[in-house]
Amino acid sequence: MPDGDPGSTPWAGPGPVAAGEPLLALRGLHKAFGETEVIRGVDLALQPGERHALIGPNGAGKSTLFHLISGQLRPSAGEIRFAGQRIDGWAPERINRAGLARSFQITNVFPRLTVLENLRIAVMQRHRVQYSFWRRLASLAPVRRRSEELLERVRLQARAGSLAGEMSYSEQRSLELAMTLASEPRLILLDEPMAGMSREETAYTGALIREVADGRALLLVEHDMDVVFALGERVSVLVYGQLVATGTPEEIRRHPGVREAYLGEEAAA
Ligand SMILES: Nc1ncnc2c1ncn2[C@@H]1O[C@H](COP(=O)(O)OP(=O)(O)OP(=O)(O)O)[C@@H](O)[C@H]1O
Repeated sequence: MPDGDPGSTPWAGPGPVAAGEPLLALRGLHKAFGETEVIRGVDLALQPGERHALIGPNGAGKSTLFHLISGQLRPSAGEIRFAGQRIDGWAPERINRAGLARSFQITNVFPRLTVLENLRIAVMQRHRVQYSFWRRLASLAPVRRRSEELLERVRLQARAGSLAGEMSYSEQRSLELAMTLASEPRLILLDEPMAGMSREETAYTGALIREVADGRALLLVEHDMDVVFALGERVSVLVYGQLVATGTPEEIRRHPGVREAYLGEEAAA
């Protein structure tokens, strides 16, 4: 049975973060695959509500870092703290329940279900409702209310009855974002949210991400520098498994090492 009213149940992970404490803290993080060290001593702290962008050349280790934070991979050394608790070694589902959600492009979307059905499943998963209860519980007012609220949040009301798989890529991305929000995360990890989008879709999705992430922390990997500098309040640069700089977009633009190693003369101009 659902553990409470999904329409009003607040986030239910570890307790509140103490004043001044980071929401996410990586300390001395390492990851090796056999002999190859891919993450080589990363320290990073994210404050509650902070939007942080992670950039770096191909193969720098950005995806590996995301896998470590979300629990898909275990670090070889170092620690990961979320809301004051050590989460390295936890299963991905446990990390998700603690309030850390990772958005996987559109792979969580069920293409043969409608938009509203997708959202109902996401809301019910959050509240541990068994799939076998689905039909009966789908009509429950709190689940419906919460699903409709999420639908509005990503402006897909007009698409409620559309099959998810028949929508445009950016609409599916919006749906996926709403499904991520169903777990009321305090930190959202977004992996290349604008990949495969047109300029217009990128602008629309950027504004949507900014809006729905309000009050939550965001860690985003993105190759589009316009998006990085527009969305990130702070930016970190990962090169060969090490952070070579962390700062405001302005500081990162001016940073000589970053200009040389990554941005190139054009972006630095
Ligand atoms: N499971 C694995 N086993 C062995 N090597 C791996 C594994 N996963 C990643 N790597 C290696 O780790 C390095 C970093 O990969 P990763 O995908 O984290 O980089 P990235 O910064 O996300 O790159 P991109 O921007 O191209 O997505 C690469 O050299 C990759 O080949």
